[in-house]
Amino acid sequence: MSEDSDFPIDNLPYGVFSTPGTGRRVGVAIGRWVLDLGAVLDDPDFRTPSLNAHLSRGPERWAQVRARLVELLTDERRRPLVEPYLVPLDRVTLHLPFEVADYVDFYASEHHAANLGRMLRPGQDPLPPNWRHLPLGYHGRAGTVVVSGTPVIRPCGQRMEHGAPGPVDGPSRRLDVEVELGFVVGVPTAPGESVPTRRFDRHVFGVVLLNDWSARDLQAWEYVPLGPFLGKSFATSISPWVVPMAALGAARVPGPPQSPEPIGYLREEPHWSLDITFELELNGEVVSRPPFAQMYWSPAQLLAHLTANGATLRTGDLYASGTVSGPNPGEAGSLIELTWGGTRPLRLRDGSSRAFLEDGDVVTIRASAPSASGGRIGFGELTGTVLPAVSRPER
Ligand SMILES: O=C(O)/C=C/C(=O)CC(=O)CC(=O)O
Ligand SMILES: [Ca+2]
Ligand SMILES: [Mg+2]
Repeated sequence: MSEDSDFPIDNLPYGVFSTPGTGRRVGVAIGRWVLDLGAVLDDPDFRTPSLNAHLSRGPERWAQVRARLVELLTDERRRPLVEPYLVPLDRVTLHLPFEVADYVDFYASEHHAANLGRMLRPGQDPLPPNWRHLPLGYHGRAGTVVVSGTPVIRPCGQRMEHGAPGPVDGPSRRLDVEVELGFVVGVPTAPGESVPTRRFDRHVFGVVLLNDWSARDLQAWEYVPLGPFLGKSFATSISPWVVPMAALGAARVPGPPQSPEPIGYLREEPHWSLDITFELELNGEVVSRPPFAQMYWSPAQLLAHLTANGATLRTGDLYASGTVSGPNPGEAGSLIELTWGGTRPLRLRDGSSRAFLEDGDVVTIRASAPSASGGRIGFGELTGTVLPAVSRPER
């Protein structure tokens, strides 16, 4: 039922869906269908319009439900029980899969950090002196995390043009994307508690594709010394399907060497990463293939750092890896890198060229990873169309 799909039986990603005239509920994707968990399982956690109830239950329950779903979907004798609750994917509307509590964005790719350093801080070391000692990050805006398909309105704000006497206000002229992986936290922590790297699996339920839309002109003018603010807070898009960590066992690979050895709470044995390859598409054309495996800081190190000061985790917390950029040409996860600050525009097949995004542009991110049975699983699609700026009323 699931050949040639992003969603074979090894995947079983969770989402929230509705059909015309029915309320939102939780489902899992299998092949070209969504299994309506609210109907097929006798469990109120799935008759809710978000995944949060299930997220909060923890790894034993997550594993039980997954095992039950595999049984329901593979045992021929269960067919009559399951078939009435398989809804064709092309007939459902997919919604934001969980209520986003807090949203944090890291900066874990050495190649991305060094590229941005070279462009934004010429004459200095590409990496700041703290970069190899702790995973840098910033708190983003949870309330503007939107699901795939939601259009993104070009942001307005201040920019400072080179040599100009002062800043101007208006629509961003350097609207960009950032290809990232987002981690979805299930189990909360108590005040003062921190999560050691080895306890990552007790807290993180799964992953989503994430696009951290970024207005580079607003960002360049506002970000010193407090970091990203309005240049990124207008929208962050995530995919509708949360791929469970349980589906990514075969994707675990050794992480890249780290030097110097990280400080105590950031050590992990083994240092691991995920063999996920992304595709960034602009108006239907693949312009980059960023590889996740070489991210310097691992998913578990990011979580250990996020909680190292004793700040609590909440169910629905979302933390992102930071832009995924590999070392080779064609592996960068942002246009600012792919076009080197807009100086080398991309030539598209339709004859047009792009330094940054234009109104009407459609950005799509996909990804795949090895699966338990030797095939591949996908993450579905994360897409968004750029709409023109909304003009600001005069004061
Ligand atoms: O190098 C900088 O000043 C800023 C880089 C970013 O755009 C920050 C960010 O969102 C982190 C990331 O995605 O890796
Ligand atoms: Ca980012
Ligand atoms: Mg953003």
